Amino acid sequence: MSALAPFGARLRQVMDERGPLCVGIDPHASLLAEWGLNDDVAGLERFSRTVVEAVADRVAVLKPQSAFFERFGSRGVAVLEKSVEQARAAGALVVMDAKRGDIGSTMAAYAEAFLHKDSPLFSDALTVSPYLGYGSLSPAVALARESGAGLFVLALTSNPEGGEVQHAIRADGRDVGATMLAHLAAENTGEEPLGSFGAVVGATLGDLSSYDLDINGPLLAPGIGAQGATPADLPTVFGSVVRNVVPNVSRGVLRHGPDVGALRAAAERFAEETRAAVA
Ligand SMILES: O=C(O)c1cc(=O)[nH]c(=O)n1[C@@H]1O[C@H](COP(=O)(O)O)[C@@H](O)[C@H]1O
Repeated sequence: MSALAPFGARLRQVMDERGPLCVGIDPHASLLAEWGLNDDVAGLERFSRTVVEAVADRVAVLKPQSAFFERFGSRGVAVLEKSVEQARAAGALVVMDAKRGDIGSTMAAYAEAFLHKDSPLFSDALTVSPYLGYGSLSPAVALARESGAGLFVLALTSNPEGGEVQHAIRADGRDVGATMLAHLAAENTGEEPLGSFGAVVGATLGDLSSYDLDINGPLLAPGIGAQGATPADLPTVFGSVVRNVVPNVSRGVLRHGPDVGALRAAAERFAEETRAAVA
């Protein structure tokens, strides 16, 4: 594989060309059933291939949720590998949603699995959890830089339980979520047009003006659709950095399958609404 330009630069370009939408590939058992598919590897393969076929040539980012593939063991992971390859071949960037986080030396192995350019699961970016300490992520930061990949670090997550950790106040008076944002801002210093080290910040969180979201990096914003947020909420939540937001919709699009045209139309509606909201 030839050397890739930095993830942040590649992301900015595809967002400018296609709009910022990220569609999640989340093959819930309930969605397989709604699509008339069996809850088995063949159903998983069909689901994932259909989503890729419907949207990978038109949205900026696809985000497969690894758990739904791991559920089927090695054959599910093989489907995941294929989906990543097909989505990238169609011009979408792939954010692998595996939310990895471990002590430094083991984190290095997770980084090899998803961010080494020769790995079968190589993805343009990976979601990671910093809750073993931000510094535990440093092997992933280093390998991402080397490979032209990126990270999305869980900072202020969309789920209501997240606050008990992320809003905890540290000795310096800042909360934990703000501290993660500050680490990312440092990582992205001087990068143009956009750094490669992003934060996950839920679109469900309302006014976040007390946080400095200006990390010179992308902000992955899940929560639109099934979790209740809408594209119109984005300017309120993200204020002046709304142009750096990558809004994710999973079930809100996926529930329109299995018809390719209906999936595509749903994604295009969200794409249009998000493009308008961030303009
Ligand atoms: O990292 C994520 O992607 C993520 C972080 C977060 O704070 N909240 C969140 O919902 N997600 C993921 O985003 C997707 C949201 O799916 P829907 O609620 O179906 O749109 C799921 O794959 C979640 O695992």
